[in-house]
Amino acid sequence: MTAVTVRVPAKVNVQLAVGGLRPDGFHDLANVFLAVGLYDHVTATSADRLTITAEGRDVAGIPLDGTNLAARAAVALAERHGIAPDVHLHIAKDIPVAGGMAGGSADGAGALVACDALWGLGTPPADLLEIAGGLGSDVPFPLLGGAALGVGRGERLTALEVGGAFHWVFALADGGLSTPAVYRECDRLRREQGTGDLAGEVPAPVADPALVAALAAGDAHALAAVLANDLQDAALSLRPDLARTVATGLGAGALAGIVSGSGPTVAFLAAEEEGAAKIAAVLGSCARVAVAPAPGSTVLP
Ligand SMILES: C[C@](O)(CO)[C@H](O)COP(=O)(O)OP(=O)(O)OC[C@H]1O[C@@H](n2ccc(N)nc2=O)[C@H](O)[C@@H]1O
Ligand SMILES: Nc1ncnc2c1ncn2[C@@H]1O[C@H](COP(=O)(O)OP(=O)(O)OP(=O)(O)O)[C@@H](O)[C@H]1O
Repeated sequence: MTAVTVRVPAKVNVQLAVGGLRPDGFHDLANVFLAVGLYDHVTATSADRLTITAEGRDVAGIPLDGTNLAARAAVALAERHGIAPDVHLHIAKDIPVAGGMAGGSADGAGALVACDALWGLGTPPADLLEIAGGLGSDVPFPLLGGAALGVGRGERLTALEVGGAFHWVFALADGGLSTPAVYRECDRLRREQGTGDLAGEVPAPVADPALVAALAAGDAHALAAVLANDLQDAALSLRPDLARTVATGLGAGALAGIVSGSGPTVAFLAAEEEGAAKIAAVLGSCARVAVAPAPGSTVLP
């Protein structure tokens, strides 16, 4: 085989419960991921050294050196097998960059699967998940797709049942938000509110049983009622203009609107396909419609 292309999905966090700041600089999470049908494609081609190229929306914002998550994934997989990471990686990007939809993490997951197939390694899925967790908290989930609860930093996954299709509209924002900056702002707001921000001061995050049940039932109205993101206030504090976007989507008939992960993308849940189309029309050119659940990283024929 000389080239392998893998399709990888974006995510929205339907619940993101954030615990206190840990001594290692991370936060314990109860992170309910849902994969949505917006995709990047990662192609791995035989080469005599590691190189990387990218095309598509916002690619000026991503590094084309060894710090790219796809390149780091190729190196980590090669190290695990004691081989050289000689590969050309090409990323065709459709997932917004620095938008809170884990685009870089998806590319990391895609590169793991593409290199594993190109190099004929047959790495067990559990090992791929472990390598992915070492690359970043969001990297394991796009391997699985569907829906999953992530605990620890968000990297330890348990798959969740999804009983039907959910119709989403994503309002993409100009510019990105830095994930560490949003977590820092969350801690700052907690200190300002006097609740404390450290692990031990903040209640341990837990998955909401009503949210897990709404996913399993495929019930958009029930899911809309319990969507929750503990990073939302922090993202709105750094980007106050997002409040207007939320209001516009709700005014257009969305069942609920929520900042996606660390933002600044805002995710709207619609009752059905027609409702999503109407919300997208009102939001205008920043809107992208997508259906969930989407499958995880898939090698294309
Ligand atoms: C906001 C989310 O996208 C929700 O899924 C993720 O929690 C972010 O995951 P990610 O981008 O893969 O983040 P990582 O690369 O693991 O960590 C980047 C930085 O985000 C912060 N971070 C991340 C995950 C976590 N559980 N606690 C944190 O405080 C830390 O400052 C960390 O240094
Ligand atoms: N393959 C990649 N694609 C996009 N960004 C990458 C990639 N590799 C490294 N990065 C870096 O990661 C940063 C975050 O990009 P990304 O698109 O993953 O953000 P995000 O969707 O907000 O992430 P998350 O939702 O996981 O917090 C970018 O600013 C970029 O510098």
